[in-house]
Amino acid sequence: MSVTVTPRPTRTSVSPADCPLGSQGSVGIPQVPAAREVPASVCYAETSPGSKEEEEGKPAEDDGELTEEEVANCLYNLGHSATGLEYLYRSLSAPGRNLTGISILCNYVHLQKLELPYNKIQDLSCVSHMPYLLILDASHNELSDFGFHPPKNLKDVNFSYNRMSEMKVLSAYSSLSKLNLDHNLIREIQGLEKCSNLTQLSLAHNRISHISGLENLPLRELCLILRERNASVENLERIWTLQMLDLSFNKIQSLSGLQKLHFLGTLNLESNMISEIKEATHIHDLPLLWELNLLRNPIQDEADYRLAVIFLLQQLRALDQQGVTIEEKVTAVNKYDPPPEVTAARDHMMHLVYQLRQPQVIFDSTLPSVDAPYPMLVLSGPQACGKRELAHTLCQDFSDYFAHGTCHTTRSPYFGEEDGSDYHYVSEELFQDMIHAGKFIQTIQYAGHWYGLSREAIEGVAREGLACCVHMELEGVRSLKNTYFEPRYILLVPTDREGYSHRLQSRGLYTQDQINSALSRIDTYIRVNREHPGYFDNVILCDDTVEAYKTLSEVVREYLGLEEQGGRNSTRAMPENTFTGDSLMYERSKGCQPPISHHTSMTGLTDTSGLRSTNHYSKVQARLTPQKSSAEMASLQKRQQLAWEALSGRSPGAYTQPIRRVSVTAPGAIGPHTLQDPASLSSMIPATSDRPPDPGEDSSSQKAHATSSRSSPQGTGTGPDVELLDVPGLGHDLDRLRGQVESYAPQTSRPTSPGVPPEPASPRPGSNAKPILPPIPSGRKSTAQND
Ligand SMILES: Nc1ncnc2c1ncn2[C@@H]1O[C@H](COP(=O)(O)OP(=O)(O)OP(=O)(O)O)[C@@H](O)[C@H]1O
Repeated sequence: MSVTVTPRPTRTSVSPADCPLGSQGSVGIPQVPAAREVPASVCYAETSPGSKEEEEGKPAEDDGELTEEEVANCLYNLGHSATGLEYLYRSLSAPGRNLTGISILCNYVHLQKLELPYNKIQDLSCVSHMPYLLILDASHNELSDFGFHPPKNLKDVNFSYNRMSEMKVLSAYSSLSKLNLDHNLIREIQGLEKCSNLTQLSLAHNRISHISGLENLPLRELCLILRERNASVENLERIWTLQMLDLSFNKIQSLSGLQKLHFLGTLNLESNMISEIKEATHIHDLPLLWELNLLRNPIQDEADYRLAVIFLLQQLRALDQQGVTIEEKVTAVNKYDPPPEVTAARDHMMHLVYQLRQPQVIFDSTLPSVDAPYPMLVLSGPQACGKRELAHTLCQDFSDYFAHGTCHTTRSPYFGEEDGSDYHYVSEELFQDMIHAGKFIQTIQYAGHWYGLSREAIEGVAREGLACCVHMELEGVRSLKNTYFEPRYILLVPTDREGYSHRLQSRGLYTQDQINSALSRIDTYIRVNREHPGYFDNVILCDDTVEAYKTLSEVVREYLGLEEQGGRNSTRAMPENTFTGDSLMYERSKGCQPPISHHTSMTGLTDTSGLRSTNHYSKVQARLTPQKSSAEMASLQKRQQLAWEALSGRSPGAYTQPIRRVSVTAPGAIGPHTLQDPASLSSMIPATSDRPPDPGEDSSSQKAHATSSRSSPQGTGTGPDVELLDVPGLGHDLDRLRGQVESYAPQTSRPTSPGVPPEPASPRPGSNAKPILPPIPSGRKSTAQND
């Protein structure tokens, strides 16, 4: 808070000297005429005097003594006296006149404002005669002490740029609210104890080495420059009323001591020695801090300094004299404490991009129908809640439907764990290589280790014609929800915290911190489930693993449409037409909601809206999907046309291949669930007699050709994964295709002719009873390998 001398504005109004009342009537003594004698048109009040000498730069009298004539020129602000009885000039301004003596002012007892900067005054005793004085500016003089008996109402004193070496006891200055003592020779802060109204104090550029004597003052603004090299701000903590603190040009290294200044709004720390970002944590909890200046501190050289400080001090509106934007705040948060959704989106983006490095092939998990996503089951819940055991048991008991999708991890195997079954245990280096090679669908870092679900883990299961069952933490679920997969998510959550904690402890694998963290995550899971209805398709309490499994298998049977068949391990054929869905997703698309287990509706865990099996999230997404544009419609038509041509043998277009996948699909494996409306597919296949192959077309031209330009991006994770590739040796086989359509037609709701027996069931055991099975033929395995 150093003193700046602002040039006096050019005066356009009439000076008191020019006043029709003459200088005699303008002095601050009682000869002033009554107010009624002043013509209303003369407006002197609030005008600055700006004497002629000052305007013309005329030097003051040689002896430096203020004369009456000069006083007359320096008076301004005509108005009522403080008593209200007289009409007079209330202010005097005589800056830069080389004045040394101002004793004449003893007569001007009614002055309320006295400005005498830039003179050579050493004695201000005349001020003792001005009982109404409110504002005194005696900066840039030669004062060595206050030297006057303070007027009772004196509020604002500026003694900057003088020669004061000590502060006298200012207990008599009871009204003082603003005191500027910058640029003096003061060594110690003292004498202010009784200034109970002092709100603004400036003591910059003195010889003060430490902060003291400011306790209990109602200071709102404080400017301090200390002499001490290792200046600390510790003693400021008791001045809790501070709103503006200027500590610029010190050697401050730490901000410790400012954390209790809860009213602080502006903090100027320019040109100090603050070098570490972590210092900002000391002022992190100051809710009103909106302006901070750290210019010319070593901290500016820190990487991402600005974002880091903005992150730590999100209440800031200006940093280093530059406004803080919303974008900066969001960027800072996303950088240093990204919300889980952002982390998941980043994970998904990363794998999506890296997947482009993988051969673009038709995945084994790609189903012929865009509406039938590959069926997956994801068990989620806090660590060691039993989901891994449940997943394995489920895959064993429902081995005709599910297989375990084994994740990769960089942690080493626990006793009894099996590589390839529990996890694929890999080194950190290999894991990173796999990420960069685009092998993963999602990854997370948990408890210092990496975990990842690889594309191959899913494809390996899909290749067997089974649905994939995996277990993962919430972060993995978030990431997976960004992909085109549409699994059923089952939340397994313990409610008996003691039991859960005991289970964790008895494993003997985790530190207390890890156990506490796992315990705290129970609430996270419950909160997510409560706040995002439909996020999980089912919730199962897993305090008792046996009970949990019972419920889980019931839920799964309901998914599979096996609930009417009783036995847990049933692989018996489904009654025809009782479940027309071809996958979990189909059931979902019908809006079916498996009954909510009694577990899920238990106390306070969640409301039932959060437990619906229908994937609310997917529905909302679908609703938000905009209508198809004309370009998209045209593209669709074009694709249909291509498909038609390919089917009719006219062209061996890239669309041959996806269709051909159907042609090589084992009929039984496709089942009624493969295509929701076989009739529609049938209608796509021309009768051979209707549309014979073009005579000029040889068989080689019917080979499917994959071109990258025709590859669907969906296969890389953005949508239904239809990928195009070249499969040598596979030609059109419309007859086979038609045969398949016909073979599974009786299993669907398509009306059949009375008396016509249904086609024999697939030779694959149990295949006609698996509406959930993905329509991936067992023979597909070798095809994919060839690919
Ligand atoms: N790909 C993945 N994505 C997200 N989470 C995963 C993934 N793979 C494993 N996890 C989860 O990471 C957590 C730690 O797994 P880990 O196997 O090390 O612990 P655990 O004590 O054996 O837990 P659990 O018995 O629940 O599997 C588990 O909750 C596990 O389900």
